[in-house]
Formats: sequence, structure tokens, C-alpha cells
Amino acid sequence: MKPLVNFEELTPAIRFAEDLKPVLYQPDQLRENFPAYYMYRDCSLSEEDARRIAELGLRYDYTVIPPARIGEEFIKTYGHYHPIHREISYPELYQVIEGRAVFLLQKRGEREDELLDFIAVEVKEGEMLLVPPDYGHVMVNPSDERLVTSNWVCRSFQSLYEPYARLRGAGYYLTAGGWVENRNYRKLPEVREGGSAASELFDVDGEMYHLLEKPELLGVLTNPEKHREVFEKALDVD
Ligand SMILES: O=P(O)(O)OC[C@H]1O[C@H](O)[C@H](O)[C@@H](O)[C@@H]1O
Repeated sequence: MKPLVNFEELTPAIRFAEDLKPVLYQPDQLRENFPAYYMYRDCSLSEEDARRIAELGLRYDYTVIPPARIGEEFIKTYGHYHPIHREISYPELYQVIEGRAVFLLQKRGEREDELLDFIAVEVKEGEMLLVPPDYGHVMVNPSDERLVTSNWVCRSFQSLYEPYARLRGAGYYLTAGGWVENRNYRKLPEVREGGSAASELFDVDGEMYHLLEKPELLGVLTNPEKHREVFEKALDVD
């Protein structure tokens, strides 16, 4: 799928492999620093769209992750949680524009090193994924092609990276040899693997930028507490 916005003309923020060191399975295997992924934030097709997106309290971004491995582990994003808004945390909606992604979603218990749930969702070109409230997320490129994603997200918060840094990544690492448990967690549920239901929940043809024409659907991202039933379905991966 060709991205609607010609984001490659924009200047990205870059996360380098060295930046990922605190969350890697095998940090010692990092031999050279390289750009791990490119983040093109706050994209739009026109000035008018940019104003509407801001008025809705949203942001539309693209992320590009070229294929790579560090040691046995597939290249991935750093990982983060979102802050709480009226009792539950902000969700986020992703679409794979090019390539294939595996999203690692995890829910903390009372302690951050005791997970209540760990879901791995494979998302293919054109498909969407809803990161439910209260789930931390990491995006992995397990393929030998570049991965391009877009995301809709509430524009008014800062992501929380510290829990991932403290525990050296998510509950599991996705490696060429399969899943590897992260021993820094005291409690880890089994990995629940599945597909994503978000494409059925968000009715859109082609790139999800067009959801801008259906702002009522995007309301789940800014007022999650009013849409709890949507998230129940998003978690139904089995
Ligand atoms: O923030 P990181 O864990 O590095 O993950 C990267 C991604 O995070 C968020 O979801 C942003 O909205 C994306 O634009 C960004 O590319």
C-alpha cells in the first residue's frame, strides 16, 4: 500500500540501535550503531486537515523500521506505556502500510514486573491494530523487508518508557529462534498469539487516514472511558 502522505519528504526523529540498548535481549551483540527506526510525527495531507486533526486532539504519525537483527533478536521499537486518563490509559490505533509487524502487548499487575496478560498480534499490510488502554506495546519487524506503519493517537500525552528500561524490555523477546522469556519479570503469563480484530471495528477502505472523515470512530482514542466495549473486542485474539 502506498502511503497517502509523502512523509519521506519530512524530517524524521530517529531512534538509533544504541538508544535501544537498555531494552535489548543481547545488548552485547550490538557491534555498530545504526538507525533502528524513523518516526514521522504529526503528518497530514493539507493545512486544513492538520487543523482538524489538532482540533480532535489527535496526531497521525508514520514509523519506518528497516529489517535488522541485534544478535538473535528482531529489530523492534523501545516500548512504552501511556499515562492514565479518567481511570484508563490512552489507547492507540496502528495500521501496517508496508511489510509485516508483530505487536507485543502487555498488561501490568499491581507490580510492574508481574504481568497479567501478554499478547502477540501479527499484523499484515492493510490491517489495523488497536492497542487497548492499560497495555504497554512494542512493535517488532520480524521480516526481511522494511516495515511501515501509521498510527492515530491522542496528541496530549508523553509516553512512559521507564518500566521498559527498568525491566530490560517487554515480558518476552521475539528472536529468530522463537520466544525468549525476559527473566527480569517475576510473573509472566503464556504468550497469547492471534490476529487483530481492529480492521473489523474500524470500518475504513485503504489507509486509515480516511478515518478523519469519521471522527466519531476516532473518539475512542481521546475518550477511552466511554468506549470500554470496543476494547473488550480488540482483546479477543484467540
Ligand atoms: O516511542 P517508541 O516506543 O520508540 O515507539 C515508536 C512509536 O511510538 C508511538 O506509538 C508514536 O506515536 C509513534 O509515532 C512512534 O513511532
